[in-house]
Amino acid sequence: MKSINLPPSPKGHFLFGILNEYVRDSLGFLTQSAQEYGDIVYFPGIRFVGYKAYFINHPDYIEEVLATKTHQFGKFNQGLGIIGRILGNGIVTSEGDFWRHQRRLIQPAFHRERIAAYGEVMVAYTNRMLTRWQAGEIHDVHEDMMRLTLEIAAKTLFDADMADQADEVGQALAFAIAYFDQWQRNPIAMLLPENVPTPGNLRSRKVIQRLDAIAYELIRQRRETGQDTGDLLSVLLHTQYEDGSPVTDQQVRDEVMTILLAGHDTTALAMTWMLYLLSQHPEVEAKLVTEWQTVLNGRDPTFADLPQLRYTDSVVKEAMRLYPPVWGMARRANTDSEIGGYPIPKGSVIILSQWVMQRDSRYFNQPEVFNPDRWADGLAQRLPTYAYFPFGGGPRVCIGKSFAQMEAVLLLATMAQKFQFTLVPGQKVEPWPAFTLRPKQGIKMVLSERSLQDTPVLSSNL
Ligand code: HEM
Repeated sequence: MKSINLPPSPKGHFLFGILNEYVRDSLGFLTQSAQEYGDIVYFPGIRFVGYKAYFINHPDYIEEVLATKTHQFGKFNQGLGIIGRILGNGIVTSEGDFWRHQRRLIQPAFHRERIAAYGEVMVAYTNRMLTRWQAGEIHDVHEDMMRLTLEIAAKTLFDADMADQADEVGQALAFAIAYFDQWQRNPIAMLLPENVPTPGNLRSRKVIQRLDAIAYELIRQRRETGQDTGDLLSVLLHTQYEDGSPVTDQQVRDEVMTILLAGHDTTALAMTWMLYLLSQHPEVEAKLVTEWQTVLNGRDPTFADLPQLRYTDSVVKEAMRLYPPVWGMARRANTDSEIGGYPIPKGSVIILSQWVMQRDSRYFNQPEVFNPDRWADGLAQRLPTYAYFPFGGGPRVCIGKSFAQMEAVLLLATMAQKFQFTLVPGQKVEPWPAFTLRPKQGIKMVLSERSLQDTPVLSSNL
């Protein structure tokens, strides 16, 4: 067999490669591999069935893979299991000309002027949630944020009020993510065809059927009215391909599901981790309150306030640095290629991790410390672009990046002007790197009403 020049590598098990270590503690294992072996690491996979996998930890290499050599590196969609069936052939998983067409079609829904109008819905829906909240209650804020961001994505993009279905969709997606995680960590389950009637496969089928029914009902209702309301659902339903054929209901379903999943789970997690970090950092919270008193003076935030809410924006950035909702990504080498002087054979998998890169001390001083002020003096401009990439990059950069950044600022300023969040004593907080970075035991908080007048205004450099 021809041997190739491999980057440094952990030894791995003779049969299972690095699988056990990866499964036991993915974040710890990746962090340690980067520290021990450097900017490019080879991971021996499962013998005979595993892919050749390369883990890259340098912003320049990440830029090559995501942005400059995109013809050489495509999406890696294998092993998505139940998540793949939810996403179908939507914009997250599709490739080539078809993906380009769908991206062009969907992009206008995320243009600046459209996003400005979504701001009002975001604040109104948050207030609707707050009217149900009472001081003294204990809430799992992850659950609350999942529900809220789902309702916001459905209303803004598909003009649908999902208040009645949000719990059901939320539970279905929560099951899918937990099941995916279990399945992905079990090579035997992964080798079993999905039509084998195991309890997990049967439940998955039911979950997908329910999600399909909800999406198809949304499509049916809109087709029935025949209205073109100008939202993304209308755009999808009224489009024709170049040969004159309409977009099929199945394709509309795939895009609707993809955008609902990609658009609400990630933002909910960004909010959840941010609320957790604030509960641990009263000094940051006090500075936020000062900014809100100065800029908003007790009223709700709007799109027009965003340029003034600079510290709030830094808090969002810093929370996503430490707890990136998308904690890692993978690409596949479409051709023989090269990274950092090492040959990368066609078919190899390239792994990149926001969790590891964004905690790298070469780019972030005291990387483990939550310090929003690090962003105050133009750090974002000084950093290599791919030292901080919570939204990915290159042509497949998150289509909802501006939507999500605005949503995070508006939701935080709306909620935390009215309520304060205190972590329930004894609550364990553990990041769980499933499909996205989740709090393993949820984040339970005691709510208390905030009176802005009572909060001392810090003399700060805001
Ligand atoms: C904090 C919130 C969010 C984070 C951290 C995030 C992160 C990401 C990342 C890392 C990617 C790139 C994946 C890859 O290249 O493999 C991505 C893609 C995508 N995101 Fe987001 N996202 C967020 C919010 C949203 C929102 C609000 C929407 C829509 C409403 C959205 C829709 C999408 C879509 C459709 C793609 C696929 C784009 C393509 O492949 O062309 N995301 N997101």
